[in-house]
Amino acid sequence: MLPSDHPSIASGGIGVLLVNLGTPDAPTPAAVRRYLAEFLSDPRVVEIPAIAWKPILHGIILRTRPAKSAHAYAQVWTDKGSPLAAITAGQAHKLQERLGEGVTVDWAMRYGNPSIPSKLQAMKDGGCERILVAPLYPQFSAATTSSVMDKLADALRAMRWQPAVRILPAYYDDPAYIAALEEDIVAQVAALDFVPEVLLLSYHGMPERTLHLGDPYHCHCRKTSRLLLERLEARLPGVRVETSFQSRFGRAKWLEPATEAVLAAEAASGTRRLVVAAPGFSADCVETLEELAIRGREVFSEAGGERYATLACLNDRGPGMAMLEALVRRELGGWWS
Ligand SMILES: C=CC1=C(C)c2cc3[nH]c(cc4nc(cc5[nH]c(cc1n2)c(C)c5CCC(=O)O)C(CCC(=O)O)=C4C)c(C)c3C=C
Ligand SMILES: [Fe+2]
Ligand SMILES: [Fe+2]
Repeated sequence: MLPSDHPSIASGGIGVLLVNLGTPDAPTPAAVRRYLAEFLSDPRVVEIPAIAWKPILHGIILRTRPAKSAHAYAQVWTDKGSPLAAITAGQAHKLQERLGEGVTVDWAMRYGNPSIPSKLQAMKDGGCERILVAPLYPQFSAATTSSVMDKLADALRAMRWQPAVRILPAYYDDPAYIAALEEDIVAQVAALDFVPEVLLLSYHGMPERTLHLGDPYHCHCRKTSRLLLERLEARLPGVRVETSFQSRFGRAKWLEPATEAVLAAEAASGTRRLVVAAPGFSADCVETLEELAIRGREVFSEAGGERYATLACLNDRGPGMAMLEALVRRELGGWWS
């Protein structure tokens, strides 16, 4: 039977495009410079008028940061390339296996490669007339989710015969997401060789100003933490759960408390055993593997902490994939079942 004759499959192919932030092509200053130039030129990411920002970006940031960041990337690089790209590719591959024929699953990056326009065109050329774009950001923010929408709109603007498009909404409070985090965190904590006193939930930071401008990101993070805390109270009795924001960039005030400050303050006030999870990251990346796992450990132990561990993100393991499958199947409703 042709797909178009099948009662549960709409005419034309269906595509699912997973999108994450992006990453350099290599852990070298030149590749990191190219990546940062694109990333930090996005007005959704740095909300400073271009006339003021461009001289700072090109005169200072792109002269100094690439070497420093390349060093961080080099410490976490894998034989499959950047962790973020390798894990996102794994997620697409496993989602394809879970959904089976009838849906084409692929992945793209907002900055760098593979780009959103190239993958959108490839899906269209491959016969997909309906495409679900899934930004893998559980918490909505203009710097991430809206930026994916901007890039998608740019790509569609350049197409004559456009596919129909749906977007996966932010899923910060979705029961499937909270359940996946609960299961994954409990299993990873049980496998540690120590019992933590504190579980720190560290989210990527944002300039505090964006909260006052109406960005829901901060509230979404807080709600994820609250829902998770409600579940973890029974599963990890006696473990205190705290929330913080990492990866501060630039001189402006960012969301607080800062992860580094919390790690130092916890150790200074007597916490000896601490574990960090990063529920806002769908995949491990330089921010979790270098900033949390390497530098975070140094901060905690230098302030007197004794046992420290970072938990893996949901990545492409069972609980995270079951969640992605559930969210995507729900969003495809009516197109495919
Ligand atoms: C103005 C600066 C930045 C804002 C705002 C910002 C928001 C933001 N970022 C993520 C997720 C990721 N960020 C990653 C790396 C990264 N982020 C910034 C700056 C801002 N992020 C920089 C300069 C970098 C590059 C690394 C560095 O030089 O420190 C990554 C990892 C990418 C990788 O290749 O591994 C992720 C993921 C979110 C979710 C967010 C706002 C909510
Ligand atoms: Fe970032
Ligand atoms: Fe960082």
